Amino acid sequence: MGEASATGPGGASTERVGAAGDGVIVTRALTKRYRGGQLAVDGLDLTVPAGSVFGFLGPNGSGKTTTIRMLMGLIEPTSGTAHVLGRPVPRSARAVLPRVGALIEGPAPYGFLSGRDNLLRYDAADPTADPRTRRARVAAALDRVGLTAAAGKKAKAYSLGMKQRLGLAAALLRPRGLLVLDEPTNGLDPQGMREIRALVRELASDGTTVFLSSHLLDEIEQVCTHAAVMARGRLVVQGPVADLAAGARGRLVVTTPDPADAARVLEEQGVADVVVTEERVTGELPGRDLAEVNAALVAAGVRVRGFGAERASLEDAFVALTGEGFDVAG
Ligand SMILES: Nc1ncnc2c1ncn2[C@@H]1O[C@H](COP(=O)(O)OP(=O)(O)OP(=O)(O)O)[C@@H](O)[C@H]1O
Repeated sequence: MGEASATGPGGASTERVGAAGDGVIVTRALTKRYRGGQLAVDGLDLTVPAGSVFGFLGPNGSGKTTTIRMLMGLIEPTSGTAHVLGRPVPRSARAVLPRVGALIEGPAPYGFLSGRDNLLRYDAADPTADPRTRRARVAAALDRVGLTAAAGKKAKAYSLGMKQRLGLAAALLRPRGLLVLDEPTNGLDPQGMREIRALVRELASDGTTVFLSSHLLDEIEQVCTHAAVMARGRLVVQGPVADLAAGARGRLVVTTPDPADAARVLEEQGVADVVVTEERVTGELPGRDLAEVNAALVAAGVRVRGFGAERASLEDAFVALTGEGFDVAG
């Protein structure tokens, strides 16, 4: 897929629609160096397939927000290109952004207005929105995010999860080709997180492409079909989530009330990278028959309660690819 657009002589745009290929978001060598010299995004080549729920994963400070701000035309890249829904940004941001629903900063509804009145007001600020169908549009959006029953309550009485849903409802007031959600579950309690994740899955099930950033590996595994992993401004890997995790080997896991003995025996058996966490001892899967390793544990008097190979997680893939832990504290 070629570089996407060109400006003809005299500044006439010879932009080719769809030149960015099938991706809903496509970046090529996208780079942002801030004025202070910080290289926040370094040569990013991202392709977000149509219809995917795409997780944009990385520890704090890895460049996710900077990338999203470039995609939304909020800041200029230092170099490289970005296309959203087939159009170059920031150049065509005004044309493309009405088709993008975004939840970028935390939700900030007017607390003294009800959820419904917040949406009515928001819709009224859109000059292209037909006032005659406003109420129906707002009711449909409230219904979509499960806020119909609470629609008459003042937003200041909403939980953070409800405010987040209200933000999503605002993003859903008009048809969207793409939803961009920056850390949509940040600050929510486990119940709120579950609700937002279920909602994202539901939104995606009718074909809307969803691009969501997160620093939570398990969130990406639960919600996303595809993911890209960032570390220090660079893309580490991208692809279908199932393939990413499969690229890393699983680990041997032994559950036992005798972890110290188990760790010693595993090391004697040639198991590398043995890690003890309370009653769980894990290590790299050895290249030999696991039955022999298990027999050696039992022969040494280790009381084995659980023994097996655990499927590799995205976290294992990240560690294998970067040689670093996935430190969410950044
Ligand atoms: N306006 C700015 N000026 C200078 N440096 C910045 C600016 N914004 C971000 N940075 C730096 O760029 C790097 C990437 O930051 P960015 O916010 O994009 O990361 P992130 O992955 O979104 O992290 P977080 O989840 O904490 O927002 C960091 O080192 C950050 O300190």
